[in-house]
Amino acid sequence: MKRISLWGLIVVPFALLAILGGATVYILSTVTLANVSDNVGWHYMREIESRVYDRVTEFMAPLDTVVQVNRDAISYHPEYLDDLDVLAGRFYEQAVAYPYMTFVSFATADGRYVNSTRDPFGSSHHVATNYTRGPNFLDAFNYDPVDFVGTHIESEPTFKGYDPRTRPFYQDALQQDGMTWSAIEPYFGYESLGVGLSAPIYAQDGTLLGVTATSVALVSLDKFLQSIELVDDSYVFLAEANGDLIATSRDQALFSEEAGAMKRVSLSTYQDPLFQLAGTQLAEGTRQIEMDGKGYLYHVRPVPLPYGQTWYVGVLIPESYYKNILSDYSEALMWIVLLMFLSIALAGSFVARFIARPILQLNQAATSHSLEQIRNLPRPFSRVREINSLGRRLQNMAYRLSDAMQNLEQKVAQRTSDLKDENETLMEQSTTDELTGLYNRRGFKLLSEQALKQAQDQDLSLTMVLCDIDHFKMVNDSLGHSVGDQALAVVASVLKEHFRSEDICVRYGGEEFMLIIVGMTRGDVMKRLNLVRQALCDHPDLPERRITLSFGVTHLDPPVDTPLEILIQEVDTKLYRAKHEGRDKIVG
Ligand SMILES: Nc1nc2c(ncn2[C@@H]2O[C@H](COP(=O)(O)OP(=O)(O)OP(=O)(O)O)[C@@H](O)[C@H]2O)c(=O)[nH]1
Repeated sequence: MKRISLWGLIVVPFALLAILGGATVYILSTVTLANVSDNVGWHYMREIESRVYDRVTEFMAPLDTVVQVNRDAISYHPEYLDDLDVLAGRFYEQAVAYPYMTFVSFATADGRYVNSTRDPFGSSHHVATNYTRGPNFLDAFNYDPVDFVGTHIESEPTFKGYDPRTRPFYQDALQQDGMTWSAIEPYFGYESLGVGLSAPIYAQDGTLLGVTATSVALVSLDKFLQSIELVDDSYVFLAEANGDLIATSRDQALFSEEAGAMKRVSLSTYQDPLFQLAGTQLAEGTRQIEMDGKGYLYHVRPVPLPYGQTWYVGVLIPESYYKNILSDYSEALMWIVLLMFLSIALAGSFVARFIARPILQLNQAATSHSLEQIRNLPRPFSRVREINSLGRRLQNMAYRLSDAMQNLEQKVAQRTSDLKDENETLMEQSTTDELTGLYNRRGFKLLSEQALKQAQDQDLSLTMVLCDIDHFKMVNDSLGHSVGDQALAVVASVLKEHFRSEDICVRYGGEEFMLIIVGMTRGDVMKRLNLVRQALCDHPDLPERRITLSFGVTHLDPPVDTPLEILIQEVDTKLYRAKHEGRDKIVG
């Protein structure tokens, strides 16, 4: 199984998490922001456009209703024409309910005229003008709901020879023979455009009774568009299909007088080139347009009115508006991502600090194989309980192991020392003859080679002496074996006494002794051997029988290239000669 390092286990997931998190946020944000940037502008325009759309629809709806109601009422009740004051009261009620409906009127087929007029700018006085006195005669009266017709308005001009049937609303309605929109025009001397809807009225038998018309000043639509709070450099307008403006968010005149004739302001003739550009693309939909290097989002929505009339709402917003929103989002997002990375890094460093670092320290101490290092680990190891406990246990183990090792070392040292002593004893025992305390044959083997080598290396003389107790069998036989043993011990001690401590004295066989002497003259050796012979003669521990020795001596100075076997053979031969020549002799 593949092993994973702790560092890898911590760093890799956190690094992956950071990369994954960052990438996810980045991708999501890019996609989201791209959508946001597209949608923010679009939604903003839609909201503005919807408000205008609703307002226009709501504003225009009563015209159709009022015209229809009046048409149907008069059609079913032609007797109303007998007393136009009744209609004046009816029109007044209709106009009161709808402040912007400034004219509700009716012209009879025989040229009489009645209307209810209201100041479209909301002046407190409203005027009901009735031209009920007869055809071709206009007369104005203040309307009084109680008396229907109030006092005569002296300030209003009276027009003789006025025939309402010559007016466009009358003529157009008859020509169309149905609901007819008037052209949008300056409104009866007011600083406003106005529009009207008229319809011919027939009695149930098909007789033409007259034409009813209802018109409205469009100033309130213009004011409504100007009242909308738009972001900088944004515009909204209401226009006819031909580009003639009905209302705009700009406080500017929508018509002018040129050479005595009223002239409408159109998108194509507007002083702002942006409006001119918008006028060239007055079709339903959303598009991006550019003016003087500045981008705009441009949205157009048709507002369908009854009887084939269509107006258009146009909204223009600068790209900088939603790009700014986008940059705000981006900045917020950047902070979120940064915060996320910081959080991950913080979490990683906490894990590393509280988990990884102490574990790595413990691991390092453990792998160092140094109990000292484990013992010296700082306490507490970690704030994490389990890791701290692990560290304490490891340290306690190190202490115990340390003690155990110390004991073990002491025991091993003691045991080694004992073994050495035992070894030395064994060696001594194995190389020493028990009876005499001299070296035995094994000791001889070990030491003789060393002595020969020493002499050869140091260019010293080497003397080998082999001696044998004469007629020793007889000693044993006559005096007993224990006396024989005693004699052997005496000979050994005498030999030792007369030679130096570094000289090698060996019990070579039953009653045979060997001496190896390095660095001593032949004369000195002989002298000492003779003293040995003398000492044995006079020895107090051997009273009952005189002990003599026969000697074979070889002296080499130095013993160059002479093998030990040859030397042994030589002294053996010489000893043999000493025995045959009568014993108690030195043959050298
Ligand atoms: N008491 C005793 N006697 C031993 C010991 N080792 C060998 N002997 C005896 O030494 C004697 C040696 O006898 P031999 O080899 O015949 O030689 P010898 O009697 O000394 O005669 P020569 O050497 O020819 O002078 C034997 O009787 C052995 O039993 C020992 O450790 N103690």
